[in-house]
Amino acid sequence: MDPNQRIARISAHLNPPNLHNQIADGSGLNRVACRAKGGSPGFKVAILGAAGGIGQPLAMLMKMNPLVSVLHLYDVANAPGVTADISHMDTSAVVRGFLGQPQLEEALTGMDLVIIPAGVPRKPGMTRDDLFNINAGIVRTLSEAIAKCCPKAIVNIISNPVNSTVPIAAEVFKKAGTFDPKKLMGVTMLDVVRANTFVAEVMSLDPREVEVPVVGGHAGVTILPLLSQVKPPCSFTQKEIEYLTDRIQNGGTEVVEAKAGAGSATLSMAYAAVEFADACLRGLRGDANIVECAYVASHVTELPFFASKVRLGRCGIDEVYGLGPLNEYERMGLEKAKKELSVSIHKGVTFAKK
Ligand SMILES: NC(=O)C1=CN([C@@H]2O[C@H](COP(=O)(O)OP(=O)(O)OC[C@H]3O[C@@H](n4cnc5c(N)ncnc54)[C@H](O)[C@@H]3O)[C@@H](O)[C@H]2O)C=CC1
Ligand SMILES: O=C([O-])CC(=O)C(=O)O
Repeated sequence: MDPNQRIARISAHLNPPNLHNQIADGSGLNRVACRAKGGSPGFKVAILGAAGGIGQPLAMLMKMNPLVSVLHLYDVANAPGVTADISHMDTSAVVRGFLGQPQLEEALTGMDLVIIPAGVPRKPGMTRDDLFNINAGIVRTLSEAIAKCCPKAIVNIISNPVNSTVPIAAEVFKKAGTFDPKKLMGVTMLDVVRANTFVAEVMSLDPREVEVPVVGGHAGVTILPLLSQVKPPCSFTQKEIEYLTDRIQNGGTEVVEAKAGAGSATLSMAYAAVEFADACLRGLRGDANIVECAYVASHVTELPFFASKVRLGRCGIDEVYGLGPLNEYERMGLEKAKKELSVSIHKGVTFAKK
């Protein structure tokens, strides 16, 4: 390459004309076009809130996922830096950054999966519901853009309060005529990840071999671990059940307090979000028997949304599983969970209908 071309190329790299990592090389091609022409198989994934505490490690882990061919990183701040940084990883996904509302539609167009960790996190003393006033509006705006630009995408909602933000997104999609209950999922995977870890600690097991179904929702008593259904089968004392239930329900608060004002779980959340997103992508690819817990539109109880095991497939959720046999302790927990969930769902729906 002649030196002038090389200098132009380096300078384009350091001062990209836009955020899309497209570097002019004088040939009329750019890196993105070259990759696209290569026809790399895989799915297109957007992360909304990609520059945040969850968004950054989530973006890094999704860039490492071989099922992802294109990764769009959208945020209202710092998207260029995160995009430049992650785009240097030598994995196959092509990364593009999008900054602020004017670029939101471009970020979403053509996506197969949209993951939303946008919004404010808790500080000590707050409940997840205290985030409603800010995050409800953020999720509504982002959902409106999804309905317009990628109405068939699977949507994974992480932003809290999940118990209300998922009903908000559903209501926005209904208004737009695009609601498909198979495609909208609140991410409750961190509750499962924590439950597996804490049960493994108590029982001296390898956490990778433990499976705890966690149903209900994603806040306090709505988080209902079904310890009677743990795999491998475990027999717990009542004291262990109470300790584990309390620790799983308050795992988020444990992290919020430990971070002492610097936010809530980000790294374990990114890990959990990637596990869940990967399951969605494997389902889309047609893999069989992909079962995870998620907060979804549901007929499992009288509530319109509920977290339970779901089977993921080519169209999103292929099947929502019932709760299975519950013991007396779990039945009491279920009643408490439903009472609180019903209020949170109603709050979300009312907000979105306004
Ligand atoms: N579902 C779950 O299990 C969990 C949920 N969360 C929730 O995830 C959310 C994000 O948490 P963190 O990443 O720690 O917060 P953070 O404050 O570190 O990051 C949030 C990001 O969202 C961006 N953002 C704000 N408004 C936006 C908009 N309108 N469009 C796009 N991006 C926007 C911010 O610029 C920031 O980069 C919080 O609501 C938190 O409560 C956190 C942990 C677990
Ligand atoms: O506790 C929070 O605010 C964040 C969260 O949802 C979790 O860590 O489970």
